Amino acid sequence: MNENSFQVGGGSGGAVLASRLSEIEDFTVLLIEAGGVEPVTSTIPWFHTLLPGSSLDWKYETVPQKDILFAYDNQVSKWPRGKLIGGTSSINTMLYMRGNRQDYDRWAAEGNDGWAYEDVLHYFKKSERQNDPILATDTYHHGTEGPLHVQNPRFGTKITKSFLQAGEYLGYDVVDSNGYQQTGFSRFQTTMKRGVRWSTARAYVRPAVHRQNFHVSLKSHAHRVLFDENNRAIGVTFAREGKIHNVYCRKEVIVSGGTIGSPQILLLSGIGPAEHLDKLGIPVIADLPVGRNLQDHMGAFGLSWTVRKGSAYSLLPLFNPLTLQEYKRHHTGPFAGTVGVEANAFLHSRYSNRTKDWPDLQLFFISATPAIDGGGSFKDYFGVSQEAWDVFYKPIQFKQGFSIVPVLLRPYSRGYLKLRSTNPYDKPIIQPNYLRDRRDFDILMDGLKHAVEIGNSLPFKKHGAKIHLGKLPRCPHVRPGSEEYWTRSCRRPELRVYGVTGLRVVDGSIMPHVVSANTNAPIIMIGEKAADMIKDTWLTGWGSDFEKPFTSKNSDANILLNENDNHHVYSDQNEIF
Ligand SMILES: Cc1cc2nc3c(=O)[nH]c(=O)nc-3n(C[C@H](O)[C@H](O)[C@H](O)COP(=O)(O)OP(=O)(O)OC[C@H]3O[C@@H](n4cnc5c(N)ncnc54)[C@H](O)[C@@H]3O)c2cc1C
Repeated sequence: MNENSFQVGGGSGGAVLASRLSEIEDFTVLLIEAGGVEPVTSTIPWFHTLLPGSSLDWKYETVPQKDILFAYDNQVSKWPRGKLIGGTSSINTMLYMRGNRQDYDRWAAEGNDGWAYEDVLHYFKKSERQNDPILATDTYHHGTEGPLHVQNPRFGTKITKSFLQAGEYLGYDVVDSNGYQQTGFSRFQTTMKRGVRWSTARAYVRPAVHRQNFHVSLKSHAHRVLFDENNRAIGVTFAREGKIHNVYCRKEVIVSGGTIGSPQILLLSGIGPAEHLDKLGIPVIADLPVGRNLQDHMGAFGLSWTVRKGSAYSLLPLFNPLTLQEYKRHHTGPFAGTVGVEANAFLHSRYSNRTKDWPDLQLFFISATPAIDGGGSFKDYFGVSQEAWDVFYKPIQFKQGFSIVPVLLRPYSRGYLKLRSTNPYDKPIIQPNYLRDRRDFDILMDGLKHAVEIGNSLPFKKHGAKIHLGKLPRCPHVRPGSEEYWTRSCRRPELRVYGVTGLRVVDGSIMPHVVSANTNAPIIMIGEKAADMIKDTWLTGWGSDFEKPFTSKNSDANILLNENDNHHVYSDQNEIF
């Protein structure tokens, strides 16, 4: 095998990076992924609500939250994360969002050179294949040649139009929130290609996996990064099929385990707060605040309206065999939709500076209530307690309706992640400290007021919209949304980890501040940009000082890195439908 081997673990960020690096024939890339291939259910958009909590999910949860989340089992919030190739991009809701120009300008202003909006826009466009003919004409903001298909969903409900009309009625613009102006109302675009989920596995890994220099090892759980005596990252220890393997690389180790996986791997490798590592008996390689400064977009669920039959999302067509036929033949119909998650608004709370187009609230519009399936998958998805279900949701079960969910775009509260033990299979302790900072509470409450104003507005009256003000035990309907964002201050602008060499992190956890929107597309952008940075390092000879002679006789790489094994492990022949 070629001596130049990079090793990454990968989902949204990692899959992009690995695929792009393998474009260079002289690089050999090993992608180590704990999960397996994408099953058919992951490719059909409708199933996205059933994937969290399934065997494709790491099933993380927070520690119980003090004084909030009373509607949720044990006051914990579920944190689903994809455990399969493509990572969370293979189980998420597929909404295509980039965040705000000012998010990136703030990153740059804080010393992260090369990460301003004008710098990263190129990488958003490089990844994007915009399928909407009108948006595609905005070539300043949109790309049409990238591997990531972005399309308008092929299925939606009538009532979403009323949401956009409500926006206009209240004086807002209907916008392309990934274009010139974020503030306003818009329908979601999705990462789909002709009604099929377009994860980073499909967009980036499958088209590249035939390359002789690209190796993917699935069902391979990375335990830790290996360092030499000079604190240079030289390899990775991982387990596959019950066997432990050590693989060594000559250039760089890149950790892309996501916002929980990456800090866990770093901590297990001895990179983290010394006092935490000392307690667990892990030798400290670099004393860095890994796992500190956790941020999460928190959302307030529970605001729902019932409407007359026929306006909003209905589960009935799903019981008709013709619906599945339609999807199989044409990739259209309810199975091609996002189960009512159809539009959103980016708005300013009264605490936000309205002279800037940098809203602090995102309001999701869902053309269904969480009670639509009578306590089936939605209750489990959100982790709603039986008590809260009976008191609050049961009175509207099976009824058609809609929900508006305000989400904090730039939370002030900070939490942390710690190891529970030195066992790489033990889930880490996740403490997001939701609403610990009073400002988050105030902004979210303002978001609820916006939501009520929108849902009660004239355009919804024609559907007979009636707000559901059910009782809830103790605290009201505040709960976290399911997206997470970590930041750690130990990364440099080139994504290298301070205090060691040969190690970078490329995933959602490198964001110095979480962006003001959903994070999949921004993390794909990070993967694209990281690939160029790493190519630059090695192709211009800058990295040669760090290059390490490849010690093939100590490495288990040969076990994994042969052509047959690679094709056995992950194949692009494996087509859906
Ligand atoms: C339910 C849900 C819905 C969402 N919906 C949207 C949406 O609609 N739009 C949007 O923009 N964002 C959405 N997000 C967020 C977005 O999808 C994620 O932020 C993004 O995919 C994370 O990318 P990542 O590269 O940081 O991590 P991931 O994509 O999670 O990748 C991490 C990868 O590393 C692997 N890994 C972890 N630990 C190890 C280990 N020890 N060994 C080997 N491999 C390991 C994992 O299996 C995974 O494949 C959603 C998130 C969730 C949970």
